Amino acid sequence: MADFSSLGLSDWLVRQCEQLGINKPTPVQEHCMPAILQGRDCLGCAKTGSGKTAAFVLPVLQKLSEDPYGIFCLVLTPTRSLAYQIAEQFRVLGKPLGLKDCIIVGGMDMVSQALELSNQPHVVVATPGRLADHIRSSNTFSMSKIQFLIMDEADRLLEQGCTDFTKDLETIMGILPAKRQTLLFSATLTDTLQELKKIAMNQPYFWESKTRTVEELDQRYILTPEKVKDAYLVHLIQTFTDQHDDWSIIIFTNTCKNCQIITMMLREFNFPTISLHSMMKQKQRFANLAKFKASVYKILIATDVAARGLDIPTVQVVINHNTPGIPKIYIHRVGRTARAGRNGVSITLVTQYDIHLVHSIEEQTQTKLKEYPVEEKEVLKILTQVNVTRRECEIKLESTDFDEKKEINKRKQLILEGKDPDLEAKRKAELEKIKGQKKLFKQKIQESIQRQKHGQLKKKLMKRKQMKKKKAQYNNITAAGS
Ligand SMILES: Nc1ncnc2c1ncn2[C@@H]1O[C@H](COP(=O)(O)OP(=O)(O)OP(=O)(O)O)[C@@H](O)[C@H]1O
Repeated sequence: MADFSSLGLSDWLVRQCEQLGINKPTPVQEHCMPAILQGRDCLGCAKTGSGKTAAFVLPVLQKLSEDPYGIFCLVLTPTRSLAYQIAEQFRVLGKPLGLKDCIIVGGMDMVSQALELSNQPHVVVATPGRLADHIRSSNTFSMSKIQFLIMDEADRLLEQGCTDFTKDLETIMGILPAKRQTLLFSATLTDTLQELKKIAMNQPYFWESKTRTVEELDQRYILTPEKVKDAYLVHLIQTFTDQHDDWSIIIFTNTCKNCQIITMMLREFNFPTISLHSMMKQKQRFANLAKFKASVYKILIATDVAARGLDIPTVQVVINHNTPGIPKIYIHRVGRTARAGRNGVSITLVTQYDIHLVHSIEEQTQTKLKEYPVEEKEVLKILTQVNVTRRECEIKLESTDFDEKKEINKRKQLILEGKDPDLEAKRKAELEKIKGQKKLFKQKIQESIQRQKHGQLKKKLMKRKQMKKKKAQYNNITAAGS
């Protein structure tokens, strides 16, 4: 197996890695780093927790040390917490260089960010929305000479999901030089490969790991009716916390509201629980994440804002409270455990309506999920108590302004996207009306087709009856004649 020196990494960087316990390159590092050092574009698709960050940070630092200037490298990433995590890796590995980095994410003060940008940091780590805002509103910095553009979780950046980065990416690409190295990384690149190749055009080196999830991850499921889900959840957490002192658990939920309710419910059962979702203020999100990382709280309830990239070594268990509808999301969620060669377990709560989702997850990951054994009797014992507690939490949450806040957040988001919230609401209502009318129209057509079919069938049957009658009469006549 290669070592970092034989991949072309300078001694100072090899020493820096050793100090952090990074002694041998992982496969993605072994394959991608030489190509990057040779000046090629690179697309790296490797399993979660396999060291993709260092695979791009190390060669960038090496090149930067040969010709240091600012702004040398731009890293784009879909979430704010990931931006902080990546910047930290640059800072720690690049310490001997006196590296100047700058984090540009939403929810933080724009003026101080603008000042930092104008100070020509070596590396800028940003979420697209906020960086595009800076580009549109100021001319105090230039990215026309960057050497490296890196897109971490590149497939997410190109996806048109709930946060669509397309316009912001166009703005950013508009100020970047054509002559640059472009490095794209994710655990799930293949769906967007063609689009990505349009961004990384400089003879891109493509490397993909054979499997999607790591061997060290024990992937399990529990088949449960929707109403028993929470009882299973409480039972699982009780068992894990009884058995292990030093374990942390991440529970993924489908909505911010559900995330909040489950957090409240688990607290009622005295579990040290904290939440992370997009309706929380940025400072609160960072504070909660820091408390979870420091093991002040052992259980993190999160929406998919935490599904990608977060690197928290103590996480031993990931529980999917809902079965993700998209296998890609499953891969990133369960990848929060079993990182860097450690073991971990993921448990997905599956209702009878989600079985087809499990099949597509199994197809994508080429892994068969195994059933997680649970003492059903124990779960049924706590079922009523858990469901009553949940209902109480729901009522408590309804008495707060959670839904109102959600509405306000939605309006804020629309304003930030340059849209008029009232006009959007009107447009949405009109669309709904049209959809309703279309549905009704379709229904009516179908009814009329049914009626027609019914009528035709009736006619056919009548005709057949008449023919039968005539035939019988004819038979009678011919029988009488003979
Ligand atoms: N060569 C190495 N040897 C040991 N540990 C490593 C090595 N390279 C990186 N690591 C560590 O592995 C952990 C996971 O790395 P990283 O966060 O870069 O994973 P990733 O592949 O980007 O995962 P994800 O797809 O979830 O974002 C980090 O804590 C990192 O310090």
